[in-house]
Amino acid sequence: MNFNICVLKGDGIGPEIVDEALKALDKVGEKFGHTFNYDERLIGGAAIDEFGVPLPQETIDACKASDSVLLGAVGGPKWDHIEPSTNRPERGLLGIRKELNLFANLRPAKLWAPLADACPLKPERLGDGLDLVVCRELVGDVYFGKKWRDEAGAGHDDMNYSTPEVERIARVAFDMARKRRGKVTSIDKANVLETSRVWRETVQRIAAEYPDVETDYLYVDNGAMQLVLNPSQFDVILTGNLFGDILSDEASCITGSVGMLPSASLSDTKLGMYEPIHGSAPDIAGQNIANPIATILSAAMMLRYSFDLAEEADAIENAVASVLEAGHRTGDIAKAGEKKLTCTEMGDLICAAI
Ligand SMILES: NC(=O)C1=CN([C@@H]2O[C@H](COP(=O)(O)OP(=O)(O)OC[C@H]3O[C@@H](n4cnc5c(N)ncnc54)[C@H](O)[C@@H]3O)[C@@H](O)[C@H]2O)C=CC1
Ligand SMILES: CC(C)CC(=O)C(=O)O
Ligand SMILES: [Mg+2]
Repeated sequence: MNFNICVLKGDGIGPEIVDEALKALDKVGEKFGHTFNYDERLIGGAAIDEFGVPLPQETIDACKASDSVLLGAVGGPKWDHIEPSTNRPERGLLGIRKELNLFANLRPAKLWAPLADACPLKPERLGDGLDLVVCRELVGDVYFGKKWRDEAGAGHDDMNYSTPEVERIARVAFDMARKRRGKVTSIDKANVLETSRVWRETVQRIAAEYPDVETDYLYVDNGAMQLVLNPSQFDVILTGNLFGDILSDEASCITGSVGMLPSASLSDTKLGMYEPIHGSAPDIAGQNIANPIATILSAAMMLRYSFDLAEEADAIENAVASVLEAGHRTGDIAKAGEKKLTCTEMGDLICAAI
């Protein structure tokens, strides 16, 4: 089959890690008889440099015309001086999420068995290990509220959640829990925030439609603590945009590195955007040392969710497992004294294993 993928490499390590994911897709295409066509467009800082805006209309049009989008990461110190915040590279990413109505961000976090020694938690804390999905609402919350500075110079960010916004992401989480271990933990701050009170009331109502799914409610401060104290209690974490952003980075470090976590950003159509959860890592950009696994696994999620190619997605995930099993590591997941592969070498090994 033939698939058209819009490729947004972005900034910093974005181009390096996306190149490895494209190599993996090509390898899958070769093995299973598919053709992946790539339409590369600019977003973030790279788009500001070329077009003066972080999300050019031609990028939006190309994404909408594609079967799916693969994104690296955006941002970096080169653009940090830009005012107001609505013109920064990160607004390009938020903008494309909104344009494509990607309201459901799935961030699976699992500790791969060969990486047990890269996990910072004591083995007794891990219990049955870590295998959860953060189901994060992606186009609402404080990231998309009105932003302004008043005459006194104070900054304001409006935080909003409507009932329909919470309903649709809650259904995604409950449907997913049914296919997994049957548990949803909804994380909010309903003791303080009005948005969270709407969130919790709505989740409670939707939960009643899923009596077969166990539902738990935690305030986000406790949720953050439970994640490191007893991570195996979690199956699906259902949460808002801001809390999901933070909790997923926290979950990632239990797996050894933020460079291990992929994500799928989904709407109610087949057109999704697939991206590692991390940023553009300016501190290591241009050195060919970034871990490409999160992006390669994001490409596997694209095959699974947008193209219904489960066997092909399995081929990538099994290749990652076998490369880790054989002891190959990039710097972020290597032990002291262990050989550190370059980004390209890790990509080559995964392609060979496919
Ligand atoms: N999805 C996106 O495009 C995101 C963009 N950003 C932007 O990225 C820039 C840097 O943000 P930071 O807060 O530093 O977060 P970051 O996720 O880029 O980096 C945090 C730390 O993790 C390391 N890291 C990240 N990805 C890695 C990988 N694949 N392999 C090895 N190490 C990796 C970095 O070297 C750094 O030490 C900022 O401009 C920020 O706004 C941040 C988060 C998400
Ligand atoms: C622009 C940011 C909201 C990106 C980010 O940190 C994320 O989605 O994880
Ligand atoms: Mg983040």
